[in-house]
Amino acid sequence: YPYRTGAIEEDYEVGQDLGAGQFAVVKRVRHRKTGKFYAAKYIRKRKVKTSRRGVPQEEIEKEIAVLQDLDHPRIVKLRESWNTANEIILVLELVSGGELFDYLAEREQLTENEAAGIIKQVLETISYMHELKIAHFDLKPENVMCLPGNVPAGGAPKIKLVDFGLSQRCDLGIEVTAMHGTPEFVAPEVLAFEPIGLEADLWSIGVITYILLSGCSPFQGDDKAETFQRIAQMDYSFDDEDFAGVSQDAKDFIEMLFTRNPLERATAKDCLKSSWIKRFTPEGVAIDVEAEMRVLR
Ligand SMILES: Cc1ccnnc1
Repeated sequence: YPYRTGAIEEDYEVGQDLGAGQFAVVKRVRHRKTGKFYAAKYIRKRKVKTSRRGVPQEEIEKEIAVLQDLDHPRIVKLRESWNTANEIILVLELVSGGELFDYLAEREQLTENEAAGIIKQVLETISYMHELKIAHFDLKPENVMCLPGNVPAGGAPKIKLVDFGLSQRCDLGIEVTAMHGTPEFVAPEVLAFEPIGLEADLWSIGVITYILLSGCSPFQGDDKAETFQRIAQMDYSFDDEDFAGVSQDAKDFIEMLFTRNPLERATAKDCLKSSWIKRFTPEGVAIDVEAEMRVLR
């Protein structure tokens, strides 16, 4: 793979941290010649097979290969990669509006129109990836970045997917790997070590939708083990308080995704045809305060 070698500082001015994961740090960098900003993802290389630190080089190269195969407006583009002594650095398109995770934190929960606007973009992106038989396998609010710029009242921010570190090609339709997604978002078939495939992404989208609408995580337990147990048992509910005012359409949409059997679970294309997604309006909904007040009385 044609890595750049030498010091990235030769070509880029290294700025502030944008985020950090288990074995990666993302920093904002500025290309000296053009003045353009990018996101540099520094991934620690695993030197020794038995070590637990860092990522094996061939796994990093899988992420690079997937990013090179993908060309979509809602997926961050890879500009180049550097190979240094301890790290591989991916120079990625910069998405500077922050994580969806933080967008949600500021708002506690979103209106249905905002949530549907975000989920619709995620579904369009995943639908494109699934046509190429590529699964993301780590969908969560931290991996959905918002573009800067004002959001039309009641509408949704434009988003891009980042972090393809766990993504896999699933040509055979099944890919049995002892995978490590993020507990809260992992599909039951992953926990049962059953063959996993593209459908696992749709389960995760169900979890994200549940969180956007209620501000609560459907399967989260006090620890990893409890979370896994609740997922395996499909132990979730739409708490009246958390889901006050949330439409039946929205709950039906989530239930379509929380289907235990991956082969019966809705696909991204099915979801895009659902009434909950179809009624999303980009310009937001003019809120009839009087009508809202009648509901709350
Ligand atoms: C964190 C991040 C990753 C990729 N692009 N922008 C920001």
